[in-house]
Amino acid sequence: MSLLIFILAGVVGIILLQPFIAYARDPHRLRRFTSASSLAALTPLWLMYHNYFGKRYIAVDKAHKKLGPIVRIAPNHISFSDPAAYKEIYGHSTPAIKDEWYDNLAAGNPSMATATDKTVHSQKRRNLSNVFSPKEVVVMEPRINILTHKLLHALKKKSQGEMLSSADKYAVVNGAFDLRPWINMFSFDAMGSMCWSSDFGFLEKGGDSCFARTAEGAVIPVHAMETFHVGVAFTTLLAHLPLQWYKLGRRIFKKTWSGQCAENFGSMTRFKVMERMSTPPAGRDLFSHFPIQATEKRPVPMKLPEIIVENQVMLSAGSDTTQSALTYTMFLLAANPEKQRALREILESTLPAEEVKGLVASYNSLKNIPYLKACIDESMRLYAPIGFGLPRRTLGEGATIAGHHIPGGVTISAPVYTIQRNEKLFHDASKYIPERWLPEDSDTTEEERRNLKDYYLPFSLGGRACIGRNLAYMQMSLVVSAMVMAFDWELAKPGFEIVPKEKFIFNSGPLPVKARPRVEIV
Ligand code: HEM
Repeated sequence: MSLLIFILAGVVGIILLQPFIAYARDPHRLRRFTSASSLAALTPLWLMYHNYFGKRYIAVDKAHKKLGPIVRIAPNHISFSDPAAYKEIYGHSTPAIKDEWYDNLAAGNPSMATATDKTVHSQKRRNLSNVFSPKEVVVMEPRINILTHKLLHALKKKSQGEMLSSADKYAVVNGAFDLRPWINMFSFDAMGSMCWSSDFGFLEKGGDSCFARTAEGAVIPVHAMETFHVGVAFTTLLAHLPLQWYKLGRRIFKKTWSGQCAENFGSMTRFKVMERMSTPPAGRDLFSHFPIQATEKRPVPMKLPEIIVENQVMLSAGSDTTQSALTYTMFLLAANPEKQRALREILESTLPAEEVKGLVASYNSLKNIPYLKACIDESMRLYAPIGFGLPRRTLGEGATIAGHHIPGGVTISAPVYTIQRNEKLFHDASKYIPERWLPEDSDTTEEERRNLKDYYLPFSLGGRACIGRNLAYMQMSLVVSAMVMAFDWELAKPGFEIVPKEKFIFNSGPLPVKARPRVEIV
């Protein structure tokens, strides 16, 4: 017995000592960099703790402000807040690849977004390039137009204190309601419609219940928003652990609510993909470009697990980012009535009269209105939908970042939240000033204009930059302009501050607002 206790104590001792041994050995010479805390130098728990509470962005930001532009935020992870380092880490000529964190997220079935191997990624990007071609923005616009009308209709009901159906659980209290779930339901419906010609019907019923098909073929009811947000928070948190621990964690927590949500989001996509494959629509949608049939040029068609994971990425990368950008933009416009009025006046005086009357204008007209883009870009500068330092891994000989040689096998990143709020790059960097984006603005220097070009990075840079940005701008332009022309927006409580809750995406807490219809909305 005492021998068993002795052995067990030895094993526990070795596990506990291991971080200290690794720290002392310091194979990558990372002790030369200041640590965000002593815990950060020893275990990934410092980062995971802040990730768990949705506050990683602010913890890393504070660490840089206190300790300088290079900070060790995990035993093998160095964060760089020097703006020039961003290009070195993510630009086209970067020697780094996506970190093992993405391998964990991929769980053995990589997508275009999670593939770490450069050859696998290029192959995937080539296979799916037609899905994201500029032509598709034009083809998809009518679907977004219809859904924007549905969003306006739902918001009209909420502004009048009404419920959409028995599925609508979003109460209106003293004339105020939470705008966030409505934008989120729009973004799910938008991706459903564009990807598979079948939206989820969320905006019509005012609720997010839908179906998921498990890997075993069972069809189960789920709530899309909760499934996605809880599932993503769970996987992105666990993915900080080394691969074996990650796998163990997934197994241990499989039956918990978070583990189930992580599984169910994949199952939601499986349901939609199977439905789309069994009943192809008459018209073209994004799925039409998936290489699911053998052709002369591509004799081996894409297999079902890959089809599902690529569609899952489109649903997650495409809906939650847009949702986040739209929520913060509407928050900032409601909090800054003078900017809201200026945008409305510009829209109504610039757009053709019939487009103003119709409320949902054409992207062709909207993309020529710089102030609209300025309002959206300034919101994404302050609240980038993906604001944390996306982890990359140095290879072989390593890389020189911000003048420091980083050996191969080290995780490096640069936090967009911190860079985009850098006072040295942008005047009044924490303030919402869409005017800084306009060429005629006299408060913006030539240097700041260059910085806006070089260090505005919500879509990242290089070979792994966002492939869906054109689709995103089309959606955001239609929705923001329609909401501003249709309603006067006001925060439910003056001075209310939105509370960011970062998961993978820079989500937020509730956004209680009051909306006064300005015109007849049908
Ligand atoms: C405001 C909206 C959006 C923002 C801010 C945004 C931002 C980003 C960022 C920062 C990345 C790089 C992620 C990384 O390195 O891990 C990315 C990648 C990606 N995004 Fe977006 N995105 C948006 C909308 C969309 C939409 C609408 C779609 C699809 C319809 C989409 C599809 C993708 C895909 C497939 C990738 C992976 C690209 C690759 O690795 O080659 N995104 N996005």
